[in-house]
Amino acid sequence: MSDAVTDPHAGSAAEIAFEGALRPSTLDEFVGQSKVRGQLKLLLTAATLQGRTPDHILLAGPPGLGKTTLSMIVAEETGKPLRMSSGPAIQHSGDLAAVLSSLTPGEVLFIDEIHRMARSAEEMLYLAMEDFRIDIMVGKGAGATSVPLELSPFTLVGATTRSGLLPNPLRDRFGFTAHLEFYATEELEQVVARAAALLGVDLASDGVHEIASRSRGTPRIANRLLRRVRDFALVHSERADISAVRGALELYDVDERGLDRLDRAVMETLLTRFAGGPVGLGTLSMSVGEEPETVESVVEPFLVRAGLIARTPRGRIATAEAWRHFGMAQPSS
Ligand SMILES: Nc1ncnc2c1ncn2[C@@H]1O[C@H](COP(=O)(O)OP(=O)(O)OP(=O)(O)O)[C@@H](O)[C@H]1O
Repeated sequence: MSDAVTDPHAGSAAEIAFEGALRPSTLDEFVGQSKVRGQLKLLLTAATLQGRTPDHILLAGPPGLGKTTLSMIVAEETGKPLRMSSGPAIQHSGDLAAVLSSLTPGEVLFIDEIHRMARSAEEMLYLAMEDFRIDIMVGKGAGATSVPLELSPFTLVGATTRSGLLPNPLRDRFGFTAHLEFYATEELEQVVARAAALLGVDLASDGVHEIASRSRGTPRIANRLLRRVRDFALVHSERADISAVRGALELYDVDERGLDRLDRAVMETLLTRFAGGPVGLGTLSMSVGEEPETVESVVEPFLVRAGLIARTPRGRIATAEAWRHFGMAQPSS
């Protein structure tokens, strides 16, 4: 659900609606992230047994790994309504006060991109998370007074692609932080097979594997690629077999390791313009015409995980594997 600044894979309204249709609605249906699933299950079950609202939950990790989906599952599993908001939509403490004061008992409040919330709202949130109370300022200047307002108990689910940007006092107020990891190919195979069944796409296991292995470890991308394959098969009146899968992936510029256009632009710039680095994030981002935040939170985590770049104190460097993957000779240092 991030905006386009941080996720170039976020897609159109139609794609977002399509995504909604494929969201698992229970923890048991949620594929992979077994550790996080187990931790969440314990937290939610313990809260239910004690008849209280579950602790606040922070979900950290790159876009498209299931943070929004998990927030919906928390609401579903606790049987409470879900209120959705986002950091960029909370630019003043008043924006947050309006949301908090209208929550019903036990409601789950999801704040996506929570690191982008205004500082004044962050401070209001500390008290709200801890004591279910906020202080509202009434009046201006010397005559201003603060009036306490009791809130209904709620569970905050915060999502962030940049947990390092969260101030410590905010991070400390979450009872549980889940770090979502990129998915293994076998897990993405389950995501693709499930989505294909839901969409009525007849996809054999080699096609499932091909899509899964080229999806940047990300369910959102796996589902998107499946949709492109379905389109490709439809337009070419073919079955959604391995040749349709390869045809669609080639058309959409996804290479055999799942690198897309922006990943390749970053890698090729690092290899050719900067001789493999080290180069700073700002310079690299500017050279490919992208926001540093997008490169840092969307592109880089995958390239690091794929073993193509490494972060060093002096900047980003290309690995030997990167030179090999792009078929270039590594300059001798
Ligand atoms: N573990 C999973 N099992 C099955 N499908 C998943 C899983 N995780 C994510 N998906 C699917 O991937 C898509 C993207 O997930 P979601 O919107 O929850 O990601 P996100 O981490 O919130 O992304 P963002 O940070 O951009 O908001 C959804 O269609 C969802 O159904």
